[in-house]
Amino acid sequence: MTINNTNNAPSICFYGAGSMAEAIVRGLIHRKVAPPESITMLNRSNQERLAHLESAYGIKTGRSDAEKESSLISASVIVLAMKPKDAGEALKALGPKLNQEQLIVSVIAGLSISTIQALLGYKAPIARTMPNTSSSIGFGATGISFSGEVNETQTAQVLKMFEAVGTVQVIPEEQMEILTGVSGSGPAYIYYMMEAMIEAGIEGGLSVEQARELTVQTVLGAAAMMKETGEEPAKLRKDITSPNGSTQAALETLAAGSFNATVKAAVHRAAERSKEMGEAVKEALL
Ligand SMILES: NC(=O)C1=CN([C@@H]2O[C@H](COP(=O)(O)OP(=O)(O)OC[C@H]3O[C@@H](n4cnc5c(N)ncnc54)[C@H](O)[C@@H]3O)[C@@H](O)[C@H]2O)C=CC1
Ligand SMILES: O=C(O)[C@@H]1CCC=N1
Repeated sequence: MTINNTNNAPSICFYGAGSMAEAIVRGLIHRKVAPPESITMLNRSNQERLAHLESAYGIKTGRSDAEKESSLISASVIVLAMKPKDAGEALKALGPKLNQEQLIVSVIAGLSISTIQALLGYKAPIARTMPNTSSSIGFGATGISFSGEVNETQTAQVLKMFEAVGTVQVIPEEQMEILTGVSGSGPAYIYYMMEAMIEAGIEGGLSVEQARELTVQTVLGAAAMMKETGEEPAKLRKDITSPNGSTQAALETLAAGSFNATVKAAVHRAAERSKEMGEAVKEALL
């Protein structure tokens, strides 16, 4: 189902055309949630990248400063998708050009609703979100917090946008950092582990293709098992672990390397770093 029909679909302007913006746009278009002609993507200067996005997705791009400005002013939804370090200057310049009805959807790690509003210079309706790159294939996991200014129609639009590209959790804003540590950055930890599993498989004599295929299917199967059985991961782990068997030996090796504590520390550090990035924008520009 589209957010609206093609004739009155809200125009969505992605301010920042990097990997996260592309992941969401790809998901929105593949899932037919928003027609390509309702989407505009802007970046700072990389015209080649914009040409690629136009031809890959049929979306519009704003190339000149005048086009960028008119895309931002006319959009009913503006998705802030630049890096935190670039957000301060961009939002300060943007604020005076917008009107109070335009919905701001931020995917920027660490940047709080109050900082975004302070930078824009007015109490804009803000949906602060934290998606992940799996949104591009409809398997995203997104946290969303709404500011008090967001109306019911806008809330429904944002939920529809992100539910179309994966699962959504609406959370209080103070939980956004830990959610970033779990699911925003999370795919990277899984890929890191998969890289190690593939390398070990190759070291042991498997071909690159075999090691890759076996690793991918193992991770996919483990995630699907958890989802479909509803079992706790500890129970599923124990089902695999024969007394004194190979799995036990492997898990002991992981425990000796403080696997559990290291993963938890990584999640908490990501959360802390997210907060630090938001604070840095606030301190530098407010
Ligand atoms: N990559 C990921 O897995 C996730 C990223 N995020 C958030 O998404 C945001 C973007 O991250 P990525 O897509 O990875 O970064 P990226 O570096 O791939 O893309 C950033 C884009 O912003 C553009 N940009 C920067 N300043 C600009 C300006 N003044 N005007 C117009 N465009 C400007 C750049 O040209 C680039 O297209 C970050 O704030 C990050 O915290 C959130 C969740 C997951
Ligand atoms: O690394 C980052 O800062 C962003 C936020 C979550 C995933 N990538």
